[in-house]
Amino acid sequence: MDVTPESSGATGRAGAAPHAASITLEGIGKRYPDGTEAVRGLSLDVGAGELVVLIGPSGCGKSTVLRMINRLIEPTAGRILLGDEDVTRADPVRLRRRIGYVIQNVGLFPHQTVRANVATVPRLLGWSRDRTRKRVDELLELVGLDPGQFGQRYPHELSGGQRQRVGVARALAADPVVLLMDEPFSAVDPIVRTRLQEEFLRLQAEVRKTIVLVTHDLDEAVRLGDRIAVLSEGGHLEQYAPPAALLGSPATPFVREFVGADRGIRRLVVTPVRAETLEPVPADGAPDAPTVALGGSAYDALAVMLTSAADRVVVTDGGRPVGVLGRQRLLDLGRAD
Ligand SMILES: Nc1ncnc2c1ncn2[C@@H]1O[C@H](COP(=O)(O)OP(=O)(O)OP(=O)(O)O)[C@@H](O)[C@H]1O
Repeated sequence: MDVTPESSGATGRAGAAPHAASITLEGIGKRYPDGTEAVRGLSLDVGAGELVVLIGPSGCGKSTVLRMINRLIEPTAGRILLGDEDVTRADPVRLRRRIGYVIQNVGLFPHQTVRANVATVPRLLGWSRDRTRKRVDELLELVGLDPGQFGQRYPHELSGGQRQRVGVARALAADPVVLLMDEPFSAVDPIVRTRLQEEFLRLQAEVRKTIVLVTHDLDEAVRLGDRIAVLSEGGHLEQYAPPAALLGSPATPFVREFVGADRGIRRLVVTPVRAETLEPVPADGAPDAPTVALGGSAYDALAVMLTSAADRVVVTDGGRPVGVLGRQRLLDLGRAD
């Protein structure tokens, strides 16, 4: 049976080394038989345990790039490495067992229970019933679904958000070294979406997989990405940078336009309130000013300021006031370099 060393670990064990592999794309390209060059010579490194978001206008080649990584689409140029291993010509079926894949409408098997869906890859890998059952329980709990309550349900008996969680559990089932996600949160309403994104970040902090996620939504990219790759037509890499750097210093006119005029606000979301930006607390302690915690986002500080119609906030660390942040200084944090 095909039980690779990669599939034998358990996700999220306390103290265990993260089980993830870096991805290196070396000049990959895809030319379809009709001559369409969807991707031309893209090179990109994703570190082990890093969450990278691919974003760009419709048709720029995001999904093609993603599907070349698990070889659902065969590249016509370049090389793909997982860790040090060249997988460009590896057996695609075996490769896909090492790579979790989550798509927009989750793609659960409608006539199988939640348990059976999550057990798909362990079953293919020939795991014992007992090991599979334990793993499925562990995964459902990890994504916040009680196995007793949800395990025997069918996909149509779940909400959109619950289905999405089952999709993530299924993708993580055999402890993949890489997780690919194509618009994973776009089929649910905005409120559920924000909650799923938060849950997903908590999950990622625990499992620390190498994740490549495709989205249309810049706010999602900024919220989730360790780095964001902005692509233009033909999979051309316009900029590859952490969210704050991308919003603060767009590298090209294309990126500047893509991130839009409200990038100052978006930048505040990813800028923490730091001690060095503060002014001293005045002698009277500024009793009229609302408080925010040191390390919180500048965006939250702005929201507090606006809702209490204040022009400054007192910043506290462990409840102790450590400085004052005025409105002008706060707005300067959102300004481009
Ligand atoms: N089988 C195919 N044959 C020919 N061209 C294709 C094929 N599949 C995709 N393309 C083209 O390749 C380009 C990239 O498609 P892709 O789906 O990767 O874009 P995308 O950035 O993911 O788009 P979207 O955001 O709209 O999902 C598009 O111009 C598309 O029309």
